[in-house]
Amino acid sequence: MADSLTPPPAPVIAPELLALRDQIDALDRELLAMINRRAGLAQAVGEIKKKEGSVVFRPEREAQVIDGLKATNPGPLKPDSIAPIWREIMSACRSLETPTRVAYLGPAGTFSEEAALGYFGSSIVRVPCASIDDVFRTTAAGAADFGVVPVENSTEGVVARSLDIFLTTPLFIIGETSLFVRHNLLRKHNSLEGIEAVCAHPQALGQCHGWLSAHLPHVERRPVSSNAEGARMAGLDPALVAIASVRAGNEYGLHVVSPAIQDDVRNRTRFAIVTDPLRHPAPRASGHDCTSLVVSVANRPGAVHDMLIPLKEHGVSMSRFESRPARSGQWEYYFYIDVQGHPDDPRVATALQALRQACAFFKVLGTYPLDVH
Ligand SMILES: O=C(O)C(=O)C[C@]1(C(=O)O)C=C[C@@H](O)C=C1
Repeated sequence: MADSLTPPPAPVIAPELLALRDQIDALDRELLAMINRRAGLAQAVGEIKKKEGSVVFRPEREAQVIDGLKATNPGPLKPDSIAPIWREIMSACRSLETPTRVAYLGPAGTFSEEAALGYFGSSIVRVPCASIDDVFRTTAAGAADFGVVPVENSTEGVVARSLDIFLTTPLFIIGETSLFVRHNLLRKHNSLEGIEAVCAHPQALGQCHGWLSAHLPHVERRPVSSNAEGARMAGLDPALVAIASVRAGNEYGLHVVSPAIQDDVRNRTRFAIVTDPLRHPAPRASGHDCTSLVVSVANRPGAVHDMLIPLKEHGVSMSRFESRPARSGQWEYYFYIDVQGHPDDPRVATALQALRQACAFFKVLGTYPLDVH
């Protein structure tokens, strides 16, 4: 006889469902065989690249593969499902050619780590770093092949430290990716009582300013080097709470006390993928590309307007224009500009040449395929 300790018997599985599962199993075996054939082809490509001495990771090729599949997807698979599936397949194939070492702001569980995994797939060697400066240093020193750095958030604006380092770094941008950033209040136990401090990266404290002011108005906001570091600290001290991802909460054994506390539900962060141009050439044109620059002009009326005329004249569109003080005390600025297109396109090359002539300082930060979702 059933008692409260005996679980109810599992429902009988309908024969139609079993038949469908058999078909899924057979297809999965076919898919596995096909993915293995694909992996064999990637290995053969890898052998040719080794002989030629050329690099394995080709962001423009990966973007074209995904774009091509999305354009011909007959459904019912949703178009948004294509990119994550094929990124993982290409990540696994790439890892058979060579390991991809990726530096990002750690520790485990940061949004930078999530961006790195989203862009390169999970078959990578993770190189977590203590700061954004360290990501640039580690990549420049060759201890990582690529670095992933945040550049801009839809609520808080630019990530000033990354933009400042771009001025002087020898590294080059070869890709971009962006992430919906959902912040959660995390704690060792599930309560809002007796909290001493909220530990998070200054950007996250800013992105949750409204929620913190409404719910924890008298609690100290303690800036730390990353949200995952805040989660690590909250894991050690029950009086501390963190603002971080659910992944970071799982990593450090924390409860989600309040989910989705960011002020803007569409809160997004954009990341740049950087590498050493001496070890990795710039991507070729993919058909949907972006070129990032930083420039400055003489401090005279109309100089900024004049500088942008070549873009208009050559029909090159600008998708981003950001200014940062030059710290000269003279009200001078650096302008971070993204233009659509690749310098292989003569219109873009001519416009950039004219722009260079109009500027006191001109640096190409990189040219790369636009993010494919
Ligand atoms: O086509 C190549 O060059 C490959 O190395 C193959 C492949 C792939 O799996 O499709 C893998 C790595 C590159 O980044 C691009 C594509």
